[in-house]
Amino acid sequence: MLVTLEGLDGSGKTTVWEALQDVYSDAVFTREPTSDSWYGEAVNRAIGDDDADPLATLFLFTADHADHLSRVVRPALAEGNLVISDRYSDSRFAYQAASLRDSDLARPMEYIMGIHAAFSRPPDKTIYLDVDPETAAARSGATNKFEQAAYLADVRANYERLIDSEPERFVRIDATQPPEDVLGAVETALAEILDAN
Ligand SMILES: Nc1ncnc2c1ncn2[C@@H]1O[C@H](COP(=O)(O)OP(=O)(O)OP(=O)(O)O)[C@@H](O)[C@H]1O
Ligand SMILES: Cc1cn([C@H]2C[C@H](O)[C@@H](COP(=O)(O)O)O2)c(=O)[nH]c1=O
Repeated sequence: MLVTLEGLDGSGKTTVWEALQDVYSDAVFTREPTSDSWYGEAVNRAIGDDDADPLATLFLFTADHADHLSRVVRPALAEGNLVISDRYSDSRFAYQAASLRDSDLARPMEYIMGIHAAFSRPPDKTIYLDVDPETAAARSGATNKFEQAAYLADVRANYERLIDSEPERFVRIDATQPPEDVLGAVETALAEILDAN
């Protein structure tokens, strides 16, 4: 089973993802962008480059996803493991659709989803850590172009579209709560998800 953690920068995904590793010690914990491949390194260069072309950036993230799928996610699922990924395809649908909002693409999110449909493996469940853009930007330190409140407001609107279109896949958690309460809510949600499968 593939469970993903999604949300704005600073929503607390990585804090939760690290804490879950103590509870689900048999699961495979992974993340996007990947941190152990040259594809991930290329993505991180694009994140740090204010002038990086948004369409080229989409394809770098998507290349990293393809490598992540073939090297980590599909083999782990084939062996029957629970896979928990800190960010996954919804990050592309939310972030790159916001970056490409004013591009020549008529419907950026649909375009990005179409690229993924040809080869990706959708998550079974997605835990969405919901936080307002101002809190997200403040927590993340607003150190790069993605961590700005105005941009994150567009990203959040895109996440809302995704949740509206697939409400059964998403579990929304109020991520403005203290960290221990967020973790407790995620653990409860994950236990229910696993019980139902
Ligand atoms: N519930 C919370 N309340 C207050 N601060 C929090 C909470 N969760 C995490 N933080 C703090 O916010 C910062 C960002 O947390 P974290 O790295 O887990 O977020 P993230 O969603 O993984 O961000 P990014 O996507 O940018 O990597 C850290 O300093 C962390 O300690
Ligand atoms: C996977 C993915 C990520 N991003 C953005 C979101 C963050 O601002 C950075 C890095 O992610 P991290 O969780 O802070 O390490 O990249 C994106 O725009 N598109 C994606 O597909």
